[in-house]
Amino acid sequence: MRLNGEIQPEEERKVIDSFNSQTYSIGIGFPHSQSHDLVVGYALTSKKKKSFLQPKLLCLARNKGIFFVAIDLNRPLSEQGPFDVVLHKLSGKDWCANIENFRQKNPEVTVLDPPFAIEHLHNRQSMLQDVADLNLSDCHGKVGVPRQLVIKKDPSSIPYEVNKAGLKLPLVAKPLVLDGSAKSHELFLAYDQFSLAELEPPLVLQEFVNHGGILFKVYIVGEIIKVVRRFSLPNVSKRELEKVAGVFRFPRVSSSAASADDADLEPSVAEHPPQPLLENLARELRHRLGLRLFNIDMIREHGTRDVFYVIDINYFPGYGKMPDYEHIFTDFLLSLVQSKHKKRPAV
Ligand SMILES: Nc1ncnc2c1ncn2[C@@H]1O[C@H](COP(=O)(O)OP(=O)(O)OP(=O)(O)O)[C@@H](O)[C@H]1O
Ligand SMILES: O=P(O)(O)O[C@H]1[C@H](OP(=O)(O)O)[C@@H](OP(=O)(O)O)[C@@H](O)[C@@H](O)[C@@H]1OP(=O)(O)O
Ligand SMILES: [Mg+2]
Ligand SMILES: [Mg+2]
Repeated sequence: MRLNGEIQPEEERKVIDSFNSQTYSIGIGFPHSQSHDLVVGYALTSKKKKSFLQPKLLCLARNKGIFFVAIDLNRPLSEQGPFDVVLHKLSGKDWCANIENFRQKNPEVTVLDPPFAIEHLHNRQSMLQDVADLNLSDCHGKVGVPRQLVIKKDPSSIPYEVNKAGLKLPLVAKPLVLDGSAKSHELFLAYDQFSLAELEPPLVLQEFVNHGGILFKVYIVGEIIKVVRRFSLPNVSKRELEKVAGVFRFPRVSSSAASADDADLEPSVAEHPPQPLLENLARELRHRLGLRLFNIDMIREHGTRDVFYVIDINYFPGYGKMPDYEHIFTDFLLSLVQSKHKKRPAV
């Protein structure tokens, strides 16, 4: 049943879309004229628009006075807006230079996030460096990164390099550079080091850590942390390692993995990482990476209670899959402006 005057989510999307196109075609009715409104310009891929700008987010945002406006990539950024916040996830050097230039010329606009900080996550070696430097170990547990080796060129040198570095099998091979393509998410599990010579560098070879087939996705939105469980690759037993040889290809393990939040799991595997540990880790990474929107893939070493590894960090991940994301995200956007007002000197 539909209540009188109730806006249906699909209609809301149309309203916002038509609002967006009007803003650009005739340039009137820009919500910024109402001082309490918040205008968020966005530059996102169509895949991201679909998963992030869901009707439930748009509806709630509108009720809170937040308007999402599409950035027109064919027009100079300086001619668009005014924006309070810019959200972006697009690849390419031109876009990076463009948004960095805009950021420097418009310090009053909150650009989420600085392109050079995002760039740091586009390489699987630099991505985990801050976690490795942290060496986080407190009374709530220990967080590290799996031992890894970067192979830049010659694949025939892999068996020698793996031996020299003393890496233990099995190894996960991941493309070194992330460019948003499906290929950069392709992953290989190698049971012997000789088969790795078949792969195409540049690669990161990472020790596979048995973790009971469950992964924790730790979503960060500013100060907020939300953890979900996902199914992951199963443990590899010593017996299996002795019997099996070769490399096995997994096209896209992480994003295709089902949620394990409601699965009936062994408590020692299912238990979330301790909250104080996550808070420490998130706080440190927010500062060191200079990012506010990212997620961390974390696994617990099987057979331990409190030994964790960070295996991946993603910028502006699939928040649409985070429970309650519409409330968390809109509150976050509002908090950005509130903190800006607080910082403004009194006149
Ligand atoms: N060192 C490891 N030990 C055990 N399992 C691993 C390891 N590295 C990766 N995995 C498994 O492979 C999956 C994909 O790896 P990873 O998260 O690094 O790739 P990705 O393509 O960046 O994923 P995403 O879609 O999250 O960006 C992980 O979610 C996990 O299930
Ligand atoms: O596809 P989804 O919306 O789920 O988001 C995924 C996101 O894809 P998109 O930004 O192109 O949308 C990926 O980004 P790229 O590395 O490919 O740039 C990466 O961040 C994944 O980890 C996200 O999945 P999650 O980790 O949250 O499950
Ligand atoms: Mg991942
Ligand atoms: Mg990733």
